[in-house]
Amino acid sequence: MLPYLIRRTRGLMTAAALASILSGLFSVLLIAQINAALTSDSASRASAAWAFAGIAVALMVCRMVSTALFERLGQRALAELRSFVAQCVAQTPFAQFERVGSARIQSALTEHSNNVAVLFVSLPVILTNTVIVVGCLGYLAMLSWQVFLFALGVIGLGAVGYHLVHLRAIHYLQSASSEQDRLFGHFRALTDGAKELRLHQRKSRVFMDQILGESVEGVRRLRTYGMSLFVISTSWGQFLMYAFIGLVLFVLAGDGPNQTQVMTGFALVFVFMVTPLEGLLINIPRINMARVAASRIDDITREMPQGQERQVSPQVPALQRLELRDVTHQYYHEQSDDFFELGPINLSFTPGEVVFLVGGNGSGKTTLAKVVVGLYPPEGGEVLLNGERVEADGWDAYRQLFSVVFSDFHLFERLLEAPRDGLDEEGNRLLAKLHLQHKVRVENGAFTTQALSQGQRKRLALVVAYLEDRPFLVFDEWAADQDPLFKEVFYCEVLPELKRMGKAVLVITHDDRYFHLADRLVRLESGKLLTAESETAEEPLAEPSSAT
Ligand SMILES: Nc1ncnc2c1ncn2[C@@H]1O[C@H](COP(=O)(O)OP(=O)(O)OP(=O)(O)O)[C@@H](O)[C@H]1O
Repeated sequence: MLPYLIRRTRGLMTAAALASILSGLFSVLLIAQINAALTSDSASRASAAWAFAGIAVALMVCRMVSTALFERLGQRALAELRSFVAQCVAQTPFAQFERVGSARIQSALTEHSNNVAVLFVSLPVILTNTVIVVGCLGYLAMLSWQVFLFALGVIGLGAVGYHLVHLRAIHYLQSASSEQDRLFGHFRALTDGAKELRLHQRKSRVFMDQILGESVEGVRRLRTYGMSLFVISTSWGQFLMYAFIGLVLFVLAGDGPNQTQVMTGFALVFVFMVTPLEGLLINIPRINMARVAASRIDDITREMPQGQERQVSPQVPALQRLELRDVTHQYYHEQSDDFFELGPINLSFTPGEVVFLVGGNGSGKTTLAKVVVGLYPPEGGEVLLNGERVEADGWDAYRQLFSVVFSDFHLFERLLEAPRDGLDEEGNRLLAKLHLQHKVRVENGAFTTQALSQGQRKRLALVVAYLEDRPFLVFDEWAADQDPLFKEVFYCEVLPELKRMGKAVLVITHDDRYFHLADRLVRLESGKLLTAESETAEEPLAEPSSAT
């Protein structure tokens, strides 16, 4: 992920890095200039003052440029990351999306992305300070090469300790990130379950204390361990620094010629180096935080293969006949280590035919609907569209045949169908037909409100399905939330109208009062079709299609 981001922002990154390096170099020049001024004679003071002023202005400009550019980079990286993850989510096969889970995706889009973006705010500090520390060491080498070698030894020792502690710290930070993914799931339960939590005090207490509370605490504890280890290694680095200063000043600095300038130089450089070194030690952990966050995003996006599903403008064939042959789909349940197996299913659909899919709870009706509409391409068997097998690269086009109102449907704020003339009028006509014209209107391609009852919102979803005008419609227990009057409207007016329009319709229902209205009734039990397309309705809707 990090290399990808760096590649995407290469130009800006190079400019920002250059400005940071220059600002580090000017800082070192400034300190050398100060040291020279302290020991210079009055004749050369005027030229030294001009040089000092020039360097100070250049330093200010470079700092401003590097910080501004890196800030821009940070925002750009955040935007790139969010778009990248969102693209992966949009393009991954639905079954894969379900496996990854929305909590981890939310976590990647928010916290992990933010942590990666913070890296870009830390980078100028790290780069500038690295140049200052290296430059100061170089200046020390010019003053005394023995001290320089000694400094390298101390830095090596510090680096080994620092690295060992860091490995442990990263382990904690990674565990904290995994726990945080779970925490996002609990946050979702906190908002989605707002009603249930308010109604049940004990449930609320257990959830808040034991589930959400422990997860919050887990993230806090693991992050604190990780960050404390960083603090320990930072302090170790600082201690080595002061030990080094002490040794140089009191042990290594002998009595030689030019000793005053050497000693002043050391004192000045050391004091000057402390702040950049601290900045370095404080900001390096942020790189690790960003690395951990980037690797989490990598894990999540790797589980969501991209670009395999979506075609830019798929060729959607006209629907003449759709057939499922020996189709199977399996869910694996990790906790109970067992499977739910749908199929083998043999089933066919033709335009102008209304098929009812019935069966007990958990019998696999919704799963079968998802297979029919191509959200789960079959694991076994095949789907034939107009007699031709749908191949791996054909599923995106295939899915464009369907409009579905799932029982857990989602209504987008805007009507996202291709904008067309008269969309508002058509929408408002349909709203009137579904008796919603006094509650909501379609204006500028959007519903004026969604603050409606569940049954009314489902009617909006039906309006959307009508507007999509696709050849195959699927309703997953659409009528379950409707009052008797609207059940009647749905089964006796809407479905016959769709049939007259030549749509193929699959209706998942428990409304046995209306079973006789289906052209065909298909019954599922424990994932198996009980009636292989045989249970024909006694009194079909109208113009019964020939049995398939
Ligand atoms: N995303 C999923 N991951 C794993 N198992 C699942 C998933 N969705 C459904 N199942 C399992 O598949 C089986 C069939 O579920 P499905 O939702 O298809 O039944 P259904 O007939 O539509 O039930 P209902 O009438 O209650 O809506 C159930 O046992 C369920 O546990």
